[in-house]
Amino acid sequence: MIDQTLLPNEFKYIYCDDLPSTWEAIKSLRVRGAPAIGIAGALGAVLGIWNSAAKTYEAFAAELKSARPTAVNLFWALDRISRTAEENKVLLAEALEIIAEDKAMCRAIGQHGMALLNENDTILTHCNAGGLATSDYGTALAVMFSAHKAGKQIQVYADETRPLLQGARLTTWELMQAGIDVTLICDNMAAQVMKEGKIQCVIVGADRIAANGDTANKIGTYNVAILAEAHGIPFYVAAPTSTLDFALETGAEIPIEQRAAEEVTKGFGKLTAPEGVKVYSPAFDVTPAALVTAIITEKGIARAPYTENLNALRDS
Ligand SMILES: CSC[C@H]1O[C@H](OP(=O)(O)O)[C@H](O)[C@@H]1O
Repeated sequence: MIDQTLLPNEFKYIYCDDLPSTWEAIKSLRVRGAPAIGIAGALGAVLGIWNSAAKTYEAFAAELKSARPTAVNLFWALDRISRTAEENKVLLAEALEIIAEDKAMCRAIGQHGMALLNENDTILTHCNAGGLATSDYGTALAVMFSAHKAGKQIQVYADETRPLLQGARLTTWELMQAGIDVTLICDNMAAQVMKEGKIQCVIVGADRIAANGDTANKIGTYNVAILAEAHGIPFYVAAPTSTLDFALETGAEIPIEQRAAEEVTKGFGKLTAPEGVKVYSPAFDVTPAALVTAIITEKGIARAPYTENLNALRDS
């Protein structure tokens, strides 16, 4: 897998040949993004079984599930491999099927979502929901890639997305590779660019979407959603139906990962706050469904009321 902690300065593959190295890669965001985490988890479980008959599959799954709590994809992917093991089917084939399904879902999201974009639209996005966060092609960025490939003139403003700078490091890199006009801004500039009329819509990814449409995504997404509403700008979430968690009625139940203080006080090795300062660092926030204009999935676009429309989409 690509070690995303090194981008954009270095493009390097790392080879996780056992469960512990896969766990570490997920925990340290060498691989990150809900779909990509699910894929890594599934492959990690397969590696665990290949390398050690000593443990039960459940032990492997439990260990990998402990890496990060928010992205629902990690959990359903591991449960899916678990069912495959119980049915004595080929585990690697199932993991590869998950990848193939994700590739198709990303492209379908792109096709559905591009219809929401007009010529010369400028899109603001937060964090990275690109090919790096999925099997390839992305979710929020899939909409931009598809529109660009279809010849639509679009521009993108990318929030840097503190503290780990997925926007600055990854989203700008992916969009520039694709030849898409992208402008990097600090997270605290989003209100100003909206006020200046530069933004026609917001498109973000998701890590877990509750049955009512409440959406967990990278910290700062909720800020952007409030700003979008205040400026009358549509706020779109792009996610595969595999990110929907119908077991949760609302977003209040979504577990929010807390991350280490050093990611805030010593980001990328430079101390920018006094040693020992108290830090609160939730890695995600939950945007209420009321602030979500539409949810773009591989099966189509859902609008409020989300509970019934997301259910209908899932079952379609
Ligand atoms: C296509 S899911 C991408 C999603 O994952 C990111 O979180 P992280 O970088 O911590 O894995 C962020 O919430 C993105 O929107």
